[in-house]
Amino acid sequence: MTMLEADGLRRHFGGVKAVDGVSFTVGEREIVGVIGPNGSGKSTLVSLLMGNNRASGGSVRFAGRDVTRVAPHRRVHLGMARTFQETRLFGDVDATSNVTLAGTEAGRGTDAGQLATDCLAFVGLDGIEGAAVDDLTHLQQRLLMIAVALASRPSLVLLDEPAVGTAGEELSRMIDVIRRIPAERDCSVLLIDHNMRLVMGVCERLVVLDFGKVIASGPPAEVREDPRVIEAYFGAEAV
Ligand SMILES: Nc1ncnc2c1ncn2[C@@H]1O[C@H](COP(=O)(O)OP(=O)(O)OP(=O)(O)O)[C@@H](O)[C@H]1O
Repeated sequence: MTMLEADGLRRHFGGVKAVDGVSFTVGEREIVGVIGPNGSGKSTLVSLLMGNNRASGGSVRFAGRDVTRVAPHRRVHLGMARTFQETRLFGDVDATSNVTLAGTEAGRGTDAGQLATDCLAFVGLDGIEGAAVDDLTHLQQRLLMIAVALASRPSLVLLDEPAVGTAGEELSRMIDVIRRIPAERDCSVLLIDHNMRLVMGVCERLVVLDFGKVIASGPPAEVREDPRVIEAYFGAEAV
């Protein structure tokens, strides 16, 4: 089954065509990456897919249903979730409360406590359940945001630059967690990131944006060799 389908999606800000006729799909339990240079429209695309921003045209289908005009919280109830580029957590309460709140808000209240324990263990944060968020390391906060997104038991999660600010061993931990999401959480992943090690390490397919348009898509090894992608990233002289 196709979990997510963007069809001719557009968002214009005055004369700026931030997202300009973007179409792609994400299959069941698939990990698809969206990459592109700064300002190519990645964050705007995530906002359109999740309903945080209104499309100027085109449509979004989730699990066969047209959700283009559906409010973000309703999309969460239907099984979509997202993380944000910047850290968005309740800093003055503990890690467990952050995850429990997300589960409760999504209508998973009956077993939100158990679900929180389970989600924290999934991202490798068991043992820090009672720690205040402000006392966590940067990596722990990034992993906690994924646990929060998974607390609504989504069947599709949009990860907006989840590994920002991580490298080396920390990045390896993040890669391991994202790779395990489809099989262990029965959930598809749309991963938006600049980090080539991350997207090459986890994605089955890539969609490349430039100036709001899809300029290439396919398996990572193919996309990496595509002259249009090399030009978009490194300039015409690099091709
Ligand atoms: N609210 C807005 N009003 C006007 N222009 C906007 C708005 N949001 C985004 N843009 C413009 O749309 C284009 C795409 O921006 P967007 O943030 O989606 O790109 P991005 O690929 O996520 O960039 P980055 O990698 O730097 O996060 C840019 O030219 C940006 O300046």
